Amino acid sequence: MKICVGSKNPTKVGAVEEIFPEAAVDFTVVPSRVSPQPMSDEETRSGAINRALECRKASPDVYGIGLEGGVMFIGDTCYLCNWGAMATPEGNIFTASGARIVLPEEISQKLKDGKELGEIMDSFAQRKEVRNKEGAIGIFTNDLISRKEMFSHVVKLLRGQWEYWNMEK
Ligand SMILES: O=P(O)(O)OP(=O)(O)OP(=O)(O)OC[C@H]1O[C@@H](n2cnc3c(O)ncnc32)[C@H](O)[C@@H]1O
Ligand SMILES: [Mg+2]
Repeated sequence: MKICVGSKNPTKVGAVEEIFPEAAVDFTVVPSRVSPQPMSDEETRSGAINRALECRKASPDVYGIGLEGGVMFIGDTCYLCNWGAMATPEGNIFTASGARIVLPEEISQKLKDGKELGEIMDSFAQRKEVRNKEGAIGIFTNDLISRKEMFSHVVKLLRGQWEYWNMEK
């Protein structure tokens, strides 16, 4: 099985390698065709699907996986959200979302001002490359859940659905 992941972010590639240990996992940077900082479930999900479809074009037998991070609002409350999509050579698309946690008002205000969560988190946590490491989810869960762990769960949900629909019934 050949998989292409639409990102070079190690939390995303690492999650796919963990959940598909038997696969040959490659990655390529592809456009998400949504804003650099998606601000809704719809937009974040679209980014994941666009990345998966773009990767799938690599060759006829390749599975494309797109993972996209964003935020979404329920009323005034801002949540971290993440979506994944898997595009198969047969033309199916599986989607799944990840765990959500509330982001503090201080962070959501900066997002509304047009900043990207990646850069906001680095200055908030006084760390570098949070997006490639523990992620906002790691910072705000006291490092109990890392960004890679959260994406692993999303990829597991994709794999599970793909397996279910491919079973002999
Ligand atoms: O190279 P790509 O694959 O684009 O990886 P990325 O880190 O930019 O991640 P996304 O595009 O999926 O996420 C959109 C934005 O939200 C940021 N982001 C999303 N989730 C995050 C998290 O848990 N921690 C830090 N930044 C996060 C991210 O850095 C971007 O600025
Ligand atoms: Mg990005």
